[in-house]
Amino acid sequence: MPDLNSPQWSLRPPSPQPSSSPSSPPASHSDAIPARSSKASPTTPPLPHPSAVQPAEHDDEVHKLPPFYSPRPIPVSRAISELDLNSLDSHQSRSRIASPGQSSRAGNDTDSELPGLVSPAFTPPSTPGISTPSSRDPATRPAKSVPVDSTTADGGCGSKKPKLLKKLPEVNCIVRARIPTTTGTEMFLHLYHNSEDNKEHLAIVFGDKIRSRSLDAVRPGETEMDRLIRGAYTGRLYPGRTTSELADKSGQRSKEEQVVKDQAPLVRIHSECYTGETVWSARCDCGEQLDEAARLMSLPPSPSNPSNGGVIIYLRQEGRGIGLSEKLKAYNLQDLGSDTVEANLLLRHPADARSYGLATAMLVDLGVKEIRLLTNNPDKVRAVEGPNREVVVKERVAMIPLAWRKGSVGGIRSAEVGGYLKTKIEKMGHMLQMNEAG
Ligand SMILES: Nc1nc2c(ncn2[C@@H]2O[C@H](COP(=O)(O)OP(=O)(O)OP(=O)(O)O)[C@@H](O)[C@H]2O)c(=O)[nH]1
Repeated sequence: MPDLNSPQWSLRPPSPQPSSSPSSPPASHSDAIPARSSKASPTTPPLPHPSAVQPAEHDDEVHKLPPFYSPRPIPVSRAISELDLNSLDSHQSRSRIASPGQSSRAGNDTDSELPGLVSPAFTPPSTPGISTPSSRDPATRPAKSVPVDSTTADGGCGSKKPKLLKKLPEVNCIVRARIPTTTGTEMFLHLYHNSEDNKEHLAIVFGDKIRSRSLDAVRPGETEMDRLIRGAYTGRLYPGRTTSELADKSGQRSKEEQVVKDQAPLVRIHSECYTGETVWSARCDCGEQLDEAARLMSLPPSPSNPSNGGVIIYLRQEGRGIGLSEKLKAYNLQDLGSDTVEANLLLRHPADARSYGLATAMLVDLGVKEIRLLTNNPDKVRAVEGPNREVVVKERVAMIPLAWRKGSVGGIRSAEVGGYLKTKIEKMGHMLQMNEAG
């Protein structure tokens, strides 16, 4: 059994191997989302002087740059001094890259001393009920859900209007395989093709109750071995198995379907982040969020966590949809003094170029109608429901950074991640308050 009690719980193997990670960057970043191409070309106009940025191009953005905007001359690491980071212990690990066997997402730090206290200047918005319940061991507690009703203005998911496609894209699960993980937990990796782009989006399914309709559908002319090879089988594979369905198929199916119907599973919609998930970046909390979602979905069932298992929809939306090359430029702008939103706008991208129709379509294909969504992002809550509420978010489960939780020794601790989270709260409407008490 996995040691889920460890606060250092991570799906990451001791020696990271970027080339084999599912988060390796796609060959192309030609997102189907309405962002301009991230590929450099001879016709690409030069980066405008900051004063020439036209925020009106992105009318739907939360934040608009004033016409006189220029990147602040203050190093971004200064922003940390404005934050409530009194839970940080600057004497913890100082290495950016963890030593072998240690989670690289736990206890990261910067070379500079982190300030111990907070400026009263920053008072983040609070969302009632998003604190994680107290427990002696923060790593074993399930996250607390907040009821959501997206049909009302004050339904617990912010007031922003998401971009919704008129019609859901078509998705097709091409192959599924069992993946035993380094924690001992197993998951089934589902690889999807779709009608919107040519990227391989993924569904990481924990537990054996959730099945893909498109994967299970019989394909013309296929043999039983074809079905076994593409993962369209029930139960488990073993040497010598020749049929894709188990003998007691009918009873098992109806029981599985009943469980899915009765209990809204945990769902995380996760956007690819090569830097945070593969090369140990402490600029963002993406890797930690991926690990935490997997940890919660691996917890055994309990009264407070009735639907064990769950789904991580892993979308190839690197850099909030602008692609890795543009995100790296944005990081350079951030080192020059911009925050994560300003940097995107200076590069003539929206602050957030993502849409979530693919996630909705994949959840529909997996037969998941009602969900408990792990997110702080109000856009995701509304957008994943789709144009006709094909999926309904029953509850939202906040993703509290591990470093902010009382009693936690893990989590990402850096000046950069502090500034990044502050900007997401202040400018992107994230439903999170600094220094969540555990
Ligand atoms: N452009 C840009 N993208 C970033 C930056 N930092 C992280 N990202 C990307 O932001 C995305 C992270 O999004 P999610 O993990 O889905 O998180 P979220 O939208 O903030 O919402 P949550 O569900 O609350 O986590 C990934 O695609 C990262 O690559 C940055 O500074 N600039």
